[in-house]
Amino acid sequence: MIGKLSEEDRAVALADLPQWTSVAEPEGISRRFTFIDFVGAFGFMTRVAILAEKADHHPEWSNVYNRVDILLTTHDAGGLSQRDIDLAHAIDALAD
Ligand SMILES: C[C@H](O)[C@H](O)[C@H]1CNC2=NC(N)=NC(=O)C2=N1
Repeated sequence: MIGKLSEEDRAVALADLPQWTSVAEPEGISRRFTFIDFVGAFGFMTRVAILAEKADHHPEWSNVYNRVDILLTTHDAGGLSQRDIDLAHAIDALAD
């Protein structure tokens, strides 16, 4: 099973993810994505869902019209793990 990142590894990893914000509860990272409309938002979610299923690592997320809020946390570890960092980079590559 994958473990939580140490404080130091977490800080190093987050320096490379400037658009993601630390969340205390559940411990993880979050980012808001905004699109022109619902179709843009849902298309993005479809692409993230395929990534997430391939990685066997799944976001906590919500969608309201053109907005998608994503929280990444590792349930098995009870906090932030390398899997969250890897998925955040993959999501950024899709979005930006
Ligand atoms: C059995 C399966 O591998 C696990 O339940 C996976 C699936 N997706 C997951 N996603 C997330 N975000 N955290 C997990 O701990 C997790 N565990």
